[in-house]
This record gives sequence, structure tokens and C-alpha cells, in this order.
Amino acid sequence: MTPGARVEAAIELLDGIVNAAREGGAAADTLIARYFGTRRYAGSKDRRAVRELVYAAIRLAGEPPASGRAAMLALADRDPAVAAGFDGSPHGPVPIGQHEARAEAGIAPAWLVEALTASGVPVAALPALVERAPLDVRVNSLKPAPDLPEATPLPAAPNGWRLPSGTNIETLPAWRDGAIEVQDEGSQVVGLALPAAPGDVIVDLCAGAGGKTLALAARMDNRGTLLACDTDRARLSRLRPRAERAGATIIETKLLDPGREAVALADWVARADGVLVDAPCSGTGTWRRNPEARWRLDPTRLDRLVETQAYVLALGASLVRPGGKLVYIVCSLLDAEGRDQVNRFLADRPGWAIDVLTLPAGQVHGGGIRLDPASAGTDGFFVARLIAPC
Ligand SMILES: C[S@@+](CC[C@H](N)C(=O)[O-])C[C@H]1O[C@@H](n2cnc3c(N)ncnc32)[C@H](O)[C@@H]1O
Repeated sequence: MTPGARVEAAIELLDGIVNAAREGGAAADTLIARYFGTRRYAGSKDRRAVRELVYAAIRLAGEPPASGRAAMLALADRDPAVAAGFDGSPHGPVPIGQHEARAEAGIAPAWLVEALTASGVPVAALPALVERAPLDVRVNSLKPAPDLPEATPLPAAPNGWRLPSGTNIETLPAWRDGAIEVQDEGSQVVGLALPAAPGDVIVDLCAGAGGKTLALAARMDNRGTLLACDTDRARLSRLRPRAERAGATIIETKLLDPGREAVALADWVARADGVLVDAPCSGTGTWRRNPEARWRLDPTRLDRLVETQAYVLALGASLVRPGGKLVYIVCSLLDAEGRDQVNRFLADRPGWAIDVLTLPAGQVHGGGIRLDPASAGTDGFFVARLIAPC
């Protein structure tokens, strides 16, 4: 592909990504994969170059841009090589007009920047929210120690390593053998908030594809009971092959029917030593990986998420045995989803208390700990541990 054709491809992709963000369509990564699935003429270098352009333009625009072209023009203003791609060639975009509108550079939509700063995120810490994330892995202690000559140890995660960015992880023997799992350092650290020892009964209520479930199985040394639940069939179904690869044998999965979760979990009430509620959230802490997610959120959607979080937290609490632990995690820095959610839970439930946490990264925030990309160098998280009345 010529430089112009790459820029044109990025513009087309960005148009699709902006629309998908507006209409609740697929994620940017999915749209990029689909786009190249039907364009076999694009080689791997072209794909990588177009992808880089798309993500650079997404990271740059805080508000959803009016069009893909407006987003790329904003990038062209900062990068002469991109500007040169507007060359009017047969497959390239038409040359830049004199007064064409550009997307505005920024961190996030104004209402979100306001909500983040109101949640105590310093303005100087905001740019780190949309920087590129590193490639972190967790070494799986259920497998023999892998050979990772190019990796460096992560400061805060005991089994965590950082691989050179651009590593094609799926080609590594260590990945194929299940000796490593991709997991952000912050995700590894917040997972440690839930005590998990061999023989325990643990429920991972919002397990998704099992990132934290697999870490729990390893800490339990494959001994005890580990129930992984989710309402999303597709996500939960990805856990089984991952568990097989990782040699995690104690995981039982349960697909929940939204609104009827308590029926499926009736046998588990007040049984668990520990329950993990890694709740669905706005993902403001993971914009490094999904920067277009900040274009998808609006105050109504955030309110709905806050309601769902209160619901799953209550559901999780019902499963904890007397004196057991409930860990609440969100990959968000917004207090509505983190600190305030936990405060509301405690206000409504006399007898429950904060179980003070110490973790290898993060800062005390309300009754929990918050990790933010600027100071922890991880994805952003809020985590709190609660203890059930005896
Ligand atoms: C933050 S993700 C979980 C990520 C996962 N724990 C990991 O470490 O990879 C939140 C999950 O909550 C699930 N969820 C949403 N509503 C739920 C509910 N009512 N009960 C259980 N899970 C729910 C979503 O489908 C999603 O997979």
C-alpha cells in the first residue's frame, strides 16, 4: 500500500469506529480485524502501519471526532509524514483543504474529564490514561517456570513480567504451554486483594474470560473449590480452553441468567470463604488499551453501570460465609463506581466492615486502594475488601 492508501484506510476505519462508538457497535480491534479480513492485498507491514495510524488518531481526540478524516487531519497537523499521505493519489485521500475542520485534541469528553478530576485524579495524571499500555504477563505457577529471555520483572506483581512491546505472544512456547497469561500488572495486583489458599471455597462472580480466575486457581494450587460465573456466554466460554492450557483443574463455570442469578446461585448462599466481584464498569482505567471506549460512555450509561455494580455487589455479598471476604474491583477511577459504591454498600449493611488492604502498588482511596496509570504505571483500578459479619 502507498502511504496515501494507508492514510485512506485509516480514515475509513476511523469512520467505522466513530459510528460504532455512537451506536454501541463493535470495538476498534474487531473492526480493524474485519476490515483486513476482506483486504488480502494488505501485507502485515501495511496492517501494522494502518493500525498505528488509527490508534494514534483515537488517542489524540478526546471528544468523538466528527469524521475519520477530521481525526486524521488532527494527526496530520502533528506528524508531517501523515500530512504527506493526503496526496490525492488514486488510493489516497484528497489533499488537505485550507479551512477543513479538525478533531479537537484532548484526553476525554469534557464531562468525563470533570468527573475524573472530581474523583481526585490530578489533571497532570490524565494524559497517562490514554498512553499506550505495555505488554504484561503473569507466570502461571501451575506450570514449570518458563524461559522468557527478553522479559523484565514487574515491580509490583510477584509473578509478573513485561515483554517487549510488539511481541507476538501466541507464538511463544511459554504461552502455548500455558506457562504465561497476558494480564496487566494492575490486574495482577488487585487480584491479590482476595485471600486464596489451597482448600478454600472461592467464587469469582464476574469472571468474564477468566483473567483473575486463572490467577486464583494458581494461588490455590489447584486445591479447593473455585466457581467462575458470568452472564455473558461468549466470554465465559473462553475460560474453558484457557483453563485447559493453564492446567487449572478446579474451575467450575456457571452461566447466569441476567436478573435470575440468585436462583442459579441458591446452593452457594453464605458458603464462600471469599467472593470476587470484578464488576462491569465504564473502563476509564483501561483506555490505554481501548481508547475509543471514552467515546462510548455517556452519563446515562454510567448511571446504569453504577446500578449494575450495586446489584452484583449485593449478589456477591449473599454468597460470603459469616466472617468471609468480599473483594470489589472496578477498572475505573470514577468515584461513583469505586469509593462511593463501597460506601453505599456499607451504609446499607450494618455488620459489614472494611478490611484494610495493603497491596504492592496503589494509594489509599476511601475504604480501598486506587491504582492509576500515571503513578502506578498500570491500568487504573479501584479495589476494596469487605468482611462479612460473623
Ligand atoms: C470487568 S469484566 C470481568 C473481567 C474478568 N474478571 C477478568 O479478570 O478478565 C465484568 C464482567 O461482569 C459480567 N457481568 C455483568 N453483569 C453480571 C451479572 N449480573 N452477574 C455476573 N456477571 C456479570 C460481564 O459479562 C463481564 O464479563
